[in-house]
Amino acid sequence: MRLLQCNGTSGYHLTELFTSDEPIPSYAILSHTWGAELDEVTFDDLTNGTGTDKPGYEKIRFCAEQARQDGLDYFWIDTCCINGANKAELSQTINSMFRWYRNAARCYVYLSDVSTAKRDMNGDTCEWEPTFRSSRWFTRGWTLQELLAPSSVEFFSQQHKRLGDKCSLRQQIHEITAIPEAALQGEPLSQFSVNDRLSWIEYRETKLEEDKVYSLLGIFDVFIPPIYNVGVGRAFQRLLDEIGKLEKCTQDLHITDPRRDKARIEKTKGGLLEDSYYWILENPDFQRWRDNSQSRLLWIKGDPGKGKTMLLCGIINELSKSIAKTALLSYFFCQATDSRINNATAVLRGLIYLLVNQQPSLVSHIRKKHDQTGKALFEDANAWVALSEIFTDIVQDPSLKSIYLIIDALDECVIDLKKLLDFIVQTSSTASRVKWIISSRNLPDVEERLERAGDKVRLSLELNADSVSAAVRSYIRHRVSQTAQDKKYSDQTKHTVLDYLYTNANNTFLWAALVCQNMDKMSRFNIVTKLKAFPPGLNSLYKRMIQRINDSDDADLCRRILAIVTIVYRPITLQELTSLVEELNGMAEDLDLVREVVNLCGSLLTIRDGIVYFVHQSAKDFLLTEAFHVIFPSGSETVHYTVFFRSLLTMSNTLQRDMKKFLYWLEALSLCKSIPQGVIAITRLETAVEGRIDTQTLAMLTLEGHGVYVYSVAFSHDSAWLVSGSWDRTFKIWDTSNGECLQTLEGHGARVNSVAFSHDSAWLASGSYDCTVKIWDASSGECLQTLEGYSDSVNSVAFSHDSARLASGSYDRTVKIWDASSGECLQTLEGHSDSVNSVAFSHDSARLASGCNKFNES
Ligand SMILES: Nc1ncnc2c1ncn2[C@@H]1O[C@H](COP(=O)(O)OP(=O)(O)OP(=O)(O)O)[C@@H](O)[C@H]1O
Repeated sequence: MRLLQCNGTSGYHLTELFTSDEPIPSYAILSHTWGAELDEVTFDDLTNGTGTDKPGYEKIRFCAEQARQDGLDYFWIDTCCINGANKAELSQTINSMFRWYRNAARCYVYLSDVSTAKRDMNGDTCEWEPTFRSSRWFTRGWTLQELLAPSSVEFFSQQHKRLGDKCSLRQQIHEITAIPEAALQGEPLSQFSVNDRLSWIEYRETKLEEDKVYSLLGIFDVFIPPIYNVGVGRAFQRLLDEIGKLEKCTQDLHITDPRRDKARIEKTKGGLLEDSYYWILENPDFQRWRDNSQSRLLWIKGDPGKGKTMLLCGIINELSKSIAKTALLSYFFCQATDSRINNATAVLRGLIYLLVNQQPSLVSHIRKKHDQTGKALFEDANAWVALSEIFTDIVQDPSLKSIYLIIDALDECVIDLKKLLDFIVQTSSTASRVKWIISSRNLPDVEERLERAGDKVRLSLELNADSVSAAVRSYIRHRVSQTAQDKKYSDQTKHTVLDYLYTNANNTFLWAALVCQNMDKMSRFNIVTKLKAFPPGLNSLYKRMIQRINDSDDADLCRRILAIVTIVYRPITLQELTSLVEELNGMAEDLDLVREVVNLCGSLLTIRDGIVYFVHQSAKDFLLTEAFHVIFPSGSETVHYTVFFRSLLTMSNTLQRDMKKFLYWLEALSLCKSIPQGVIAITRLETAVEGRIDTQTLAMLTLEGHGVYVYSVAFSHDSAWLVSGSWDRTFKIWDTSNGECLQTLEGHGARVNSVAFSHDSAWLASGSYDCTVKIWDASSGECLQTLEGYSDSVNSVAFSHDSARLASGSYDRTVKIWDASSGECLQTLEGHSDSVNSVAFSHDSARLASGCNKFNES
């Protein structure tokens, strides 16, 4: 970027180009519509000292003067700050302009066709608004990003009179442009759908037709080098391709949306109360972290139920309001009981996901790796290494100013917590633009690891007892007022209840929350006496709950349910519970009854959407420690055995016998998290054999021999043969009656992606990653033809039903139709915007269908 710098009081000169790592001083930026080419002051004019008599010079003078008034020494104007003769600079500028407008301290819109000096016949000044509404500025392509990118946009008339800013004129601008007010207010543009954003440019014009597309690059936060003279259609296609790749990458990255987790957590915890977290904003430790650039890691620690999670929700809300527009904020909530979000890789995926969501251009750091490996990048054994590298690249991205990262409940990150802690410690000391807040219980493990972090701030909730106590009181006040109103407590009762809760909460939100929750279920009669049965202290409260269960008529059943819910790997559904608890067996059809039974366990458990959860992680911890002998009188092994035994029983009651291989397969599928694909495969198999073979006699054959991935299989039309194409560059023909391998055909230079028999089973076709298609004699295995012409991998081959033609689809986005006898390429079909993954002829061979890698395109 090159700026104009004011000299003294009147002149200005062009600075040198700023390199990407040089800090750019605060600057103003001009937005305007171009006049006739010869009227505008150019880069050459400025370097040669000419152009001062051009009409366009007025705009420079205006911008310089306005910047000076706003205390800015630098400004930027597109007519003269870009050296258009330098093609590389021009391309770089087109891809950077959105950012330059966004980072400008002020953006002045100079409306040369809006006058504030006009007078009507009586000599009164005319209203400027009608001309404002019809100004040319709202019809041009490039001014769209100039309106959307900067946070401060001010509008000026021809006479340099200030008309208002984007905020005060928002309603009018919305009516003129149909752009939603939220977008004008600075809501990240990535939150608007692709179609919505495309519609904003629809009625705008640019001088070069392709610029209608290139002026959108910043709005979609994608980078493509501008190419001209290709037509607007081709340019649009390039943009859409790029957006498609970006979307695929973010979809693969997604494991959870931390914004949704936050909303869910707040809702299930009864809603966030501002009064109960505001204290943190005044806290000196928090302020030191916020205001001191050296202090980059804040660790909030406290015992269970002290309100850490809700405090972090509050901090996120406050930071999102107060941090600079250019800063990014990302966060993650660990939850031990949810296997999606209880491990270190999930934390990095979630953090990166939110960062990319705010600034899609950061996807480039992921795409370097993702383009080669796809979704496996985030899931295979090397996922942690890949994600930590990507994360490190992102935080070093020169376009980023500051990044705030928040992770709640590190103690609930049950897989690879140490790796994660070491990573946080390392990034907090090396990445100076990143500020972390993490929270955990008072755990020695975490303490020991974090000890190594340089300038960290430790904020202990126990050491801030006064603030936490006031916050808990305000929470109690709120809850009791609500209950008192609903249950019509007298003032006297309300005060006694408040008093009891204030005195016994011991600065623990959770205790107050649990007691209030019980209070809500009690009648007003004798409430004070009932309340006093709840002892102070969280563990005493849990003890009392267990005591009540022990004293009840259903003690055995409740203890069994609690034991099972405590040891299972993930929260189970009511339905699953009916299989695991003998007494509930047969109740699967009456889940309301099961719900009633679970409710007998008091406030320790809670049911949401048919799933049984602990009311809080600390309740589970309590059962596993202090109440262990109550709910596991014969040890936890017996309960594990019961779960195992009852699961087997359920399987043997519902599944067919003699299905060993099938069970292995299911197990493998479940380990790969691919059960849905299995279900689809089974349904297909069922349809295939229906009516043809007696299912009882269906024999299962396992054909082994390739040793590595098999990419494609196909039966001959009489089902006597099966062909399989593999990564090992070969394909094999098998006898389907006994599973014997009849032939191994070699000849391709890379993996065989697709195989197909001709209808009469005389020929075999194969499409390979080596960009060729081959036709073989199916009986002798001789290669009859090698069809060339593709520039990329061949993904799919199919014969027409009369075997006269062969179709093939390729990664190079084309489909080719060949004469199967001569090997001549009859047609090359174009039109897909991404790899063609599949081709098929209709039964009468009159039509051909092709499926594409692009979502929904076929
Ligand atoms: N600011 C708040 N607004 C509303 N409710 C709150 C607030 N702070 C705490 N609570 C209540 O207190 C309960 C416990 O708080 P929270 O879950 O945040 O504690 P925690 O310290 O994160 O516990 P743990 O470490 O055991 O996970 C919440 O379920 C909620 O009911």
